[in-house]
Amino acid sequence: MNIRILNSREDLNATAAAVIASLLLSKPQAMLGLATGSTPIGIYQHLADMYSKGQVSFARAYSVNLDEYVGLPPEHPQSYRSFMNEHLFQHIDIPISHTRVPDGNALDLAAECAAHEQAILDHGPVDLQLLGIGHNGHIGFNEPGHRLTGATHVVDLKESTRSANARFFGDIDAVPRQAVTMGVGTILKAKQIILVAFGSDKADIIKQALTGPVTTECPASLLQCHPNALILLDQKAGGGFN
Ligand SMILES: N[C@@H]1[C@@H](O)[C@H](O)[C@@H](COP(=O)(O)O)O[C@@H]1O
Repeated sequence: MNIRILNSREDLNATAAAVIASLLLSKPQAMLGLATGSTPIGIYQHLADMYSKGQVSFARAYSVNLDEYVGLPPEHPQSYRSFMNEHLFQHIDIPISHTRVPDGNALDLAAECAAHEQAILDHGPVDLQLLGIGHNGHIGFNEPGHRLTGATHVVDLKESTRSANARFFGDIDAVPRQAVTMGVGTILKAKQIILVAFGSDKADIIKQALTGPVTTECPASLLQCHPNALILLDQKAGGGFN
């Protein structure tokens, strides 16, 4: 793992966006693994800005998202499909047909999980997977537990995760109880991973994930086993290393 602690959130967003843009310059048809949550928003703004200045194009790229809530139609304002459209896709030139966010509203969720894996096989492997981290160490929606699942699957969300994400829904009762998520096996197959974390509230889990035991009880700790993982932290999230 390469751990970099940057001076500011702005530096961190610019650094992550530059890595993604440089991948697209060398491989325009790259498959990007994308994440949601508040963490990547600034990175997406940077990429949109670079696109508007003609510094990067996504015209031949593919994208696959980590996860989606079960039961939300794609047009729901809190669906991760809406999030991606709003924060990235509508500001760049990626063909929407090249983008894939799991359909959490599919009638046959097992078939949808299999289709997500197949899309990665068809256009992948994922060249670069962007990740945030949950306060309990989850990546995507792979929650801590005695066991983890390798492939894309349906997961029951922990109450702590539902309550952390209630800020987007206004009311915890509106937060779905399940999600579709890429499994840790799918995530670890990416050629490169960038995990990004901001803020002092992430400092403890970052230290645990990066320096503690590799354990299913902290899914992000499995990144210690990845051969090409870049960890980008601001000073606060990296505070546990001082
Ligand atoms: N499924 C997403 C994760 O992919 C994300 O990393 C996490 C942290 O979110 P935030 O970036 O808002 O802290 O939230 C959600 O649970």
